[in-house]
Amino acid sequence: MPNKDSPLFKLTLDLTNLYRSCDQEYPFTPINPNLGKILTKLSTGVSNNGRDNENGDFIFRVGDIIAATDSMGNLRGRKYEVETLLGAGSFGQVLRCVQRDTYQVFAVKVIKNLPAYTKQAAVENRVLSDLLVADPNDESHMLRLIEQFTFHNHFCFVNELLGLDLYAVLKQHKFKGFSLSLISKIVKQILRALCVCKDIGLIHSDLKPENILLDHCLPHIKVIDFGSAAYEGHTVFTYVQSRYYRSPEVLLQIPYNSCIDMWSVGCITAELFIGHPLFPGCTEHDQIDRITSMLGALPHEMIKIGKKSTRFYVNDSTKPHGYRLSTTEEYQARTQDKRQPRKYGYIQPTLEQTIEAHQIKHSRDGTSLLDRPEFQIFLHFIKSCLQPFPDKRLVPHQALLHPFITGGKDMKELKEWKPPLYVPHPPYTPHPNGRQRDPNLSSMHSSTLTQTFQGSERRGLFAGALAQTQQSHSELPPLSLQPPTGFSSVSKRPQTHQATEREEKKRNDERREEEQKVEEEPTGKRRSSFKDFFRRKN
Ligand SMILES: Nc1ncnc2c1ncn2[C@@H]1O[C@H](COP(=O)(O)OP(=O)(O)OP(=O)(O)O)[C@@H](O)[C@H]1O
Repeated sequence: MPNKDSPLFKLTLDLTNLYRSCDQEYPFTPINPNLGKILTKLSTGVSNNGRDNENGDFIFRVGDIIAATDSMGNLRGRKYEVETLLGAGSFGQVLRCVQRDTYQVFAVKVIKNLPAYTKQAAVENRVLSDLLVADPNDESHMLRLIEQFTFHNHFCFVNELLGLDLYAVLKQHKFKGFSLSLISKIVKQILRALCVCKDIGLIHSDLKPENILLDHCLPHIKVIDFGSAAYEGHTVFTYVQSRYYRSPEVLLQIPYNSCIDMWSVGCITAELFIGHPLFPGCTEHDQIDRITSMLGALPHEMIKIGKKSTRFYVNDSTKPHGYRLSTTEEYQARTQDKRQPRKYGYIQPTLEQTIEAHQIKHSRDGTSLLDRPEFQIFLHFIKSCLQPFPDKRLVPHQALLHPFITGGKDMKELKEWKPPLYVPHPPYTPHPNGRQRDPNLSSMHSSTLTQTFQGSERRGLFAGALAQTQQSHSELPPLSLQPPTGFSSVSKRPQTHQATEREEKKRNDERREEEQKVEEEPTGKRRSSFKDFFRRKN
């Protein structure tokens, strides 16, 4: 975050306020040549008195005013003038708006006017409000909520305005990836955000480069999009996380906790170096295939209790546990999912080789530096996050003390490093009306912000989660890898909110995959991403 008192900040980002502090009457109202231009993709009004399109999105034009509306539709409270569209996601639209009185700019997220989305927005609201309490001084690199209200039946969040997402930044760098020191700084901030989440028992559930936005400039970042977030023990959806960043327990459908976010951190850390996703699976089967090819088979205990294991594994008496991962052909025959996995040149059989190949490609003299301590520390960090068994993954508080994050430089330090004992906080119970919090929470939080680590041994971690797993083990029927009857492909599932979300995530994944394809084709013309399409247009 740049110094807000510096001349650079005052004369650039804060110029409007500077002028106004010199002259209160200064009429700083730049003429917008796009005034009246439609920003929403489908612009035919079909509901909500012609205000909403068929997707339930409000049809916005440049210059529209967003504000709280009363039952008569009159505007109340602070008014936000629409400047441009920043992004359109599965839950609605995000608009860059200028506040009429102060001329400050904000990102206003306007949720679709559909019951399921409004319900999920209430969860997002609770999460963002909880985060404000948990992090009153804005130290945890998480998006700040300014206010929320309802505008013509659309739930709106006024958030601080951030910059490009990390995927867009990687793209600007031609997918060459970042240096280890820059990655360390970025990941440290993500971990700080996850520490606060962990302290209040929150699972982000959709960590990916697109949901990490620049806070003015690199390396400053903030984590956004709590639209899929849930509290531990209160998880509603079994289908969470974008596929490339999806953890084994979610893939297999095992009860999950905040450890799923650390899996995503491992994937993101590797991606920031190699410039491309580490596990770019085109289907969930392909995703598991890629994970197991690189990291080894998933633990038998997990496969045994996974509700979806029978989709991906088939009986095979020649194997130690009597089953194996099905081949692509077997999976396709069972699911009618004909998407064909692709080979990506940048991915090598092992994590070490993938990192090494990228490092050699971008070195001046083509020598491998993999033996260097900094690379060994980097690899160790990624592997500590990409532990298939959730309980073995680092928790964010431990990860913050890993030599990769603390700037360790020698092998001795790495060899001697053990994750410090993490003492979990009592489980957080979300308040039924969603506005108040556990009165003990602030003290719990402040104790963790000072990082209360005791001893150096790692014992008793997630005793609760483990007990849950062990209990599920004992209740388990013997493993039967027969495909369940009536097994249906994704497209046949009912169109619930979850299904819509799933479709959207699928579309996002496919969009990235398409781009990946273009990036890999030397002569191919680059296709724009969905988000870029809107950015360019506006
Ligand atoms: N505070 C912000 N500042 C700047 N841009 C933002 C901000 N919040 C969101 N955006 C932009 O809007 C896009 C969509 O926002 P967000 O991820 O919160 O919505 P979503 O509907 O949950 O999206 P998705 O379906 O991709 O998960 C982001 O990818 C980002 O480009």
